[in-house]
Amino acid sequence: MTVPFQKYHGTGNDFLIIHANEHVPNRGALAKRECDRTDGVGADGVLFLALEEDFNPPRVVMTLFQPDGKTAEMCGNGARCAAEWAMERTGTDSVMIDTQAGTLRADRDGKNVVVEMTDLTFDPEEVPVDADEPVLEEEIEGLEVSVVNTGVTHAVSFVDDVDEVDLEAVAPPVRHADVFPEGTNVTIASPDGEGGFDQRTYERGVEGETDSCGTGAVAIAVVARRLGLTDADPVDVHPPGGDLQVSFNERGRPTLAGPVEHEFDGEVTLESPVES
Ligand SMILES: N[C@@H](CCC[C@H](N)C(=O)O)C(=O)O
Repeated sequence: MTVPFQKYHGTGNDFLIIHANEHVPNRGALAKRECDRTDGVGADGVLFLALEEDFNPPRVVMTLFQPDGKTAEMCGNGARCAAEWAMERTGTDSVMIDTQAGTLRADRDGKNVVVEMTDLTFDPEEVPVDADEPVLEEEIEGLEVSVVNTGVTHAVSFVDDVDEVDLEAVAPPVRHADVFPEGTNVTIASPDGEGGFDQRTYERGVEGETDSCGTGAVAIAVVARRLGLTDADPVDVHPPGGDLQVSFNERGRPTLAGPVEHEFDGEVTLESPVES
């Protein structure tokens, strides 16, 4: 038995999209298998999307399964891909996206898909991080980090040059540090000289570096503003896979803008009626 998928990427952060109406008995097992870049289709995650077309704007319920088979509450680039998928199907330029971290509005703006992100927090209890005060420029496992939740947790470190950092060596101890009860993504940034930042992110759930991370780009912008490292608006963020812009709207919420590509469509096999 097979189920159809569509493959999208947002600045290199790539996802299989499967309609939530498809009967997939074990979504985690499918994500583990098909995200594998050697034996599966290869992706940073699988988005299961339910489309509710009767609303104006249409609504999409988004659930992200990561390559480790677990869900994540939020994904900035995933939300932009989900928005493009829903806009293509409904012929609209705006959609609402329901995530575990809250409801987001997404709009098409020329070649970009722009998502208004969830409320962000430095509050240790909500991040979550085991600390009494917000963690700002503190050393965790040898890396000076500031910790924020932009839908998911990010430990953000500003360095002179992101390309000089051995991320696969530096990030895992921080990602698994005891102070993070649910783990963390690890994002490093260096100034681009024009108020923006180069970005690299080691993602929880992928357990490796991805070509782009939307919540990570937003984390860089909000931490940089809080530390007085930039007053640019938008803040241009350059992950390896493209260019993102983070702005702050009239409600004080960050927006994330960038291109989305529909790569190809295909089918994946359900290995058995009940996957283990
Ligand atoms: N790539 C995503 C973030 C996905 C979730 C993350 N790996 C986590 O487990 O917190 C993005 O674009 O934001």
